[in-house]
Amino acid sequence: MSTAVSVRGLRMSYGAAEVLRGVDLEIRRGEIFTLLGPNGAGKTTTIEILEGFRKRSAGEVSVLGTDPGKATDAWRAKLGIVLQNWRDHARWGVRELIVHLSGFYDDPHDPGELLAAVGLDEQAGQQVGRLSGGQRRRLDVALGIVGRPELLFLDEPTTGFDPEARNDFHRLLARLAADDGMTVLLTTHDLVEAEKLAHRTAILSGGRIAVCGTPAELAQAVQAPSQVRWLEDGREQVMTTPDPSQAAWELHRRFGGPVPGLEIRRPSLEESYLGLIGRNV
Ligand SMILES: Nc1ncnc2c1ncn2[C@@H]1O[C@H](COP(=O)(O)OP(=O)(O)OP(=O)(O)O)[C@@H](O)[C@H]1O
Repeated sequence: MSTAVSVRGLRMSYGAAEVLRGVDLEIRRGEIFTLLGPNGAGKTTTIEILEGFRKRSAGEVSVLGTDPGKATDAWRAKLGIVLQNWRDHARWGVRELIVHLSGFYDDPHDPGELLAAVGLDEQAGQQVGRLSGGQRRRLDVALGIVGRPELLFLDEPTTGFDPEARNDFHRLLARLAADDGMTVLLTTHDLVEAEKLAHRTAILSGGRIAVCGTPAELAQAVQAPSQVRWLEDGREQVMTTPDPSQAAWELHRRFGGPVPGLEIRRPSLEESYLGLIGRNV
C-alpha cells in the first residue's frame, strides 16, 4: 500500500511556544487514521500544516507526494477539508450549496446521493443558517467529500453529533475508504471513537507522537498496570502490577487456597490513555 502522508521531525513554534517537537507520522492510502490528543496538543496545528494552511518551523512533510508548503491548485483539488467551524454560507440552501460546490469538480458525488449519505435529505431545502449544530457538521462533511477527494481532513467532525448521527457518520467514512480508496485523517478527543473508526490511531502528547498503532496495538501500548486487592491481617492490601494473573496465582499459592476478598481491577482504555498523557485518573 502506498503512502498518502509522510511526516518526519515536524516542528512548530508560535513565538517562543514550541507546540510540535518532532512529530513523525506515516499514513497509508485508503487508511482511516485518527489523531488523538488533549486540548492544545497541536492536532489542529498538525492538520493545518498538512493542508498547506500553515507554514511549519521545521521538518519534512509530504502529502500525496507534494510538500504542502509548495502547494498547487491541482494538489489542492485532491484534498477534502472539513474545518472545526464554518460560519459562512448561512443564507444558502443546503442542496443549493452542495450543487454549487460540486460544479468546481470533474467527478463530484451526486448531490442527492450525498445528502442522503450524510442524512440531510429532509433538510435539502433548508437554509444553512437554520441547521442544528449536528446537522451543520453533517453538511460540513458533505462539502468536504463532494469532490471525491483522495485525502480527507476532518478536524473534530463529530462534535455535536448525537449517537445515531455519529454511528451513521462512522459507517459513511468506512464506506468511502473501502469503496473509493479515500484516505481519511481525523482529529478527535474521543478515544472510543478512534478505537471504533480508525484503522490506526496516533496519540499526540507533549509535542510528539506518544503511541501509534491499530486499536489492539494501542490498547496494549497504553495499558496501565492493574490493581490487585485482597484481605490480609484484617486489612485490605493493594498491589499494582502489569501481570495480575501471575500475582493472583502467587497469592493463591501463598494462602494455600482461595484468597480472601481477591479483586482484580484492570484499567479502562480511557484511564490508560489519561495516564499516558499525564492526567490524573
Ligand atoms: N495562531 C496561533 N498563534 C499562537 N498560538 C497558537 C495558534 N494556534 C494555536 N496556538 C497554540 O498552540 C497550541 C496547540 O493548538 P492546537 O489548536 O493545534 O491544539 P489542538 O490539539 O487542536 O487543541 P484542541 O483539541 O483544543 O482543538 C495551543 O496551546 C494553542 O493555544
